[in-house]
Amino acid sequence: MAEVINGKLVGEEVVAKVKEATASLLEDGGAQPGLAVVIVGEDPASQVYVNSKSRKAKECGFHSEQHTLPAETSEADLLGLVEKLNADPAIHGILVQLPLPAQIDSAKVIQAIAAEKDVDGFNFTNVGKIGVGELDSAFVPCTPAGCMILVERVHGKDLSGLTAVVIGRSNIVGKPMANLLLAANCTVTIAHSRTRDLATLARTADILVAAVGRPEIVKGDWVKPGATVIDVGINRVVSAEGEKARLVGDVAFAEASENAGAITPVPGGVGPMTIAMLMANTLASAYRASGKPSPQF
Ligand SMILES: Nc1nc2c(c(=O)[nH]1)N[C@@H](CN(C=O)c1ccc(C(=O)N[C@@H](CCC(=O)O)C(=O)O)cc1)CN2
Repeated sequence: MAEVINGKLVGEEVVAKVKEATASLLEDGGAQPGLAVVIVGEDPASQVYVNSKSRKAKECGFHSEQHTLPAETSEADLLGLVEKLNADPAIHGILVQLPLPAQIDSAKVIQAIAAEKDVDGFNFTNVGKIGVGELDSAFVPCTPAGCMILVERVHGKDLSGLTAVVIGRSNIVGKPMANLLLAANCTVTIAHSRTRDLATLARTADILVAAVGRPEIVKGDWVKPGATVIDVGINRVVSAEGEKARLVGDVAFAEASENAGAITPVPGGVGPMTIAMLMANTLASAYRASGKPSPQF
């Protein structure tokens, strides 16, 4: 039976370190870290995540701003707000919650965020740095960064020679996750919707990352005995008419736990790490702005 990797607990440990480092920065005369979170529209899940981010930022001792714009906001108006936040010296981190409404080009908005304030790590500059292994000066996207901490809790920092399979090739999880595993000397394969015989490929993995957005697609017999399974999925499913929606991952947790050596639950696994790493990235930005090397987590 697999060890359950407690992302909630690990996330709290990261946040505790961020709080300490924030206090230390302020004591040394550094600037109070400032995080601006922008949400456009009323997507209920996005509202949950944005509220969590703002609340956690305040808990860390940051200056925290939440900008809530109506669903019909124009792309030009959103870009105007981003420009204003780019220029605001009290703001060290900017994130625009995804997804955005259809009338707005998400890629254009993401690239408008100043690279040095792009605490989501989605900007070309940060993506490029990760692509070439320049991790120290880049912002690593929060979810992959959190996944790596959870993997290291199981395997330690040296992942040399381990086989990793990442299911999903999104720009915010799959691709950066594969780059981070490669930088840690894993042998990495990225699987996607065109991959043939996904189950056979998955069974080769010592580290299996599911980031595909399809509820419980990864079955128990896809998991190599003793493998580490990282479930990034956040799927709301209703089993029966009128039943309250429940949250499941991309992995069939119970059956996968029969084979896995370690596995993250949903909820309580990767999700809380996403929030925690956003705090760590914002702190790092404030340290850089104060001319100090940012702490490692
Ligand atoms: N600009 C961004 N947009 C989005 C990101 C992102 O990193 N940057 N990631 C996802 C959503 N996400 C953060 O925004 C996120 C998802 C889930 C959780 C989380 O803590 N989930 C809990 C359960 C709570 C729930 O989902 O009801 C858990 O898994 O335990 C945090 C952040 C898309 N958009």
